[in-house]
Amino acid sequence: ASTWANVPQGPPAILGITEAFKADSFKEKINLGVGAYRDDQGKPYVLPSVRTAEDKVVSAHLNKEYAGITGVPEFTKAAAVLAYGAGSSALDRLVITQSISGTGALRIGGAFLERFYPGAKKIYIPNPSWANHGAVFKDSGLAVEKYRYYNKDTIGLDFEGMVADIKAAPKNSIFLLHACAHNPTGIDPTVEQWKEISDAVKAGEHYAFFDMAYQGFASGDTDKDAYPVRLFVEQGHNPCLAQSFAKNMGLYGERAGAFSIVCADAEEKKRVDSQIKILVRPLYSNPPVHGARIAAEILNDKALNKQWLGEVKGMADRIITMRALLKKELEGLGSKHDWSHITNQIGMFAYTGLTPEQMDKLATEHSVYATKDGRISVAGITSGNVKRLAAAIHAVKP
Ligand SMILES: Cc1ncc(COP(=O)(O)O)c(CN[C@](O)(C(=O)O)[C@@H](O)C(=O)O)c1O
Repeated sequence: ASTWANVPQGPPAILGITEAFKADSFKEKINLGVGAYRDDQGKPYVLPSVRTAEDKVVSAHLNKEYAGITGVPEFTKAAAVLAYGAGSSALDRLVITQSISGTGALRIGGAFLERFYPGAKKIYIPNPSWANHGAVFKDSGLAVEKYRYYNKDTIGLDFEGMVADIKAAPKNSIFLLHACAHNPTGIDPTVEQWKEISDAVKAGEHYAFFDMAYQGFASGDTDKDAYPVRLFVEQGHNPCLAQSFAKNMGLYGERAGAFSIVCADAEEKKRVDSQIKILVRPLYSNPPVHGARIAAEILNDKALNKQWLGEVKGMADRIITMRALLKKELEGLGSKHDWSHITNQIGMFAYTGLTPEQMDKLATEHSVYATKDGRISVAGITSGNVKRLAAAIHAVKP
């Protein structure tokens, strides 16, 4: 028999939506599947600050030598300040390594926890969570369990359920927390709720693993979006963090990210840093430099940083405007449903509350494509397609 005769056929990945979208010849078709920003013409957006930074990097004629195992230091140092804040007590006891974007950061974190976490090699992720979280942690060798997060009746946060599950978990459990712009629901805890979540995590002596894939992209303010991470550090947790620059810098394909661990002190940092290097070296040895150099330019140059923050806010604002427009159009069509969750939610995604059957109808009868869980990427909505989208949603959910 052939070598791979035993390899089974796997299910199509999320990108199945994009295939169906591409196969549709209807010229007004709408793709609300993949989580990538689009401008009001529905086109991918390369931030002008990224273009400028890239021109500076290219004209510097740098060499193409290997980066160190933990990547471009100008990038990781600045990424740490962006996440934890310039005055954070975490900065001088922080281990940070560049990663293959956010996914790579989550994977390094999963692998490190599997190798060294003193408690159960199990991670609790929200229900629902990013479609890839389960696989990243399972492939890291961790058991994956869920904590309550979404209340489908209110299309809101199941805060009571979440806190109850945190309190009920065995001591020293690992909890994955979305720092902002929860994927897929777009529902984030309030500041007050984050304080109670921190208390519950502390009461259980649990370990917090933050995934921050949308810093700045959620509210338009990078400090505001990092609030939960900074609160946890202030409250005495020593969390770890996966950062992605895919969305907030539009560096999707450049794969710029970082993984960091807040340690107890400088001595612990030395030991942990040495083991992070030992873990990363056989994984991919060292990371790609181009995206990190662009991000470093933006984060370290005052003027570019200011321009970038304006552009991130611009993306966040367009998303917020499209949310309001979609809700207004639905109400204008006489929809009797309460669509306030569309404007209450934040970040790239809106959790519509539509059923898989209704999502199927959106695709087959209205050429509107999105994942079956009812998640739509608000970035795919434009002032040109919002009316048709509202009509399609109203048709499948009168
Ligand atoms: C919560 C979360 N964490 C991490 C990542 C990884 O991001 P990257 O490795 O590119 O830095 C994503 C991206 N998720 C998507 O936007 C999405 O849900 O559509 C999409 O890019 C994806 O890969 O699925 C995410 O939504």
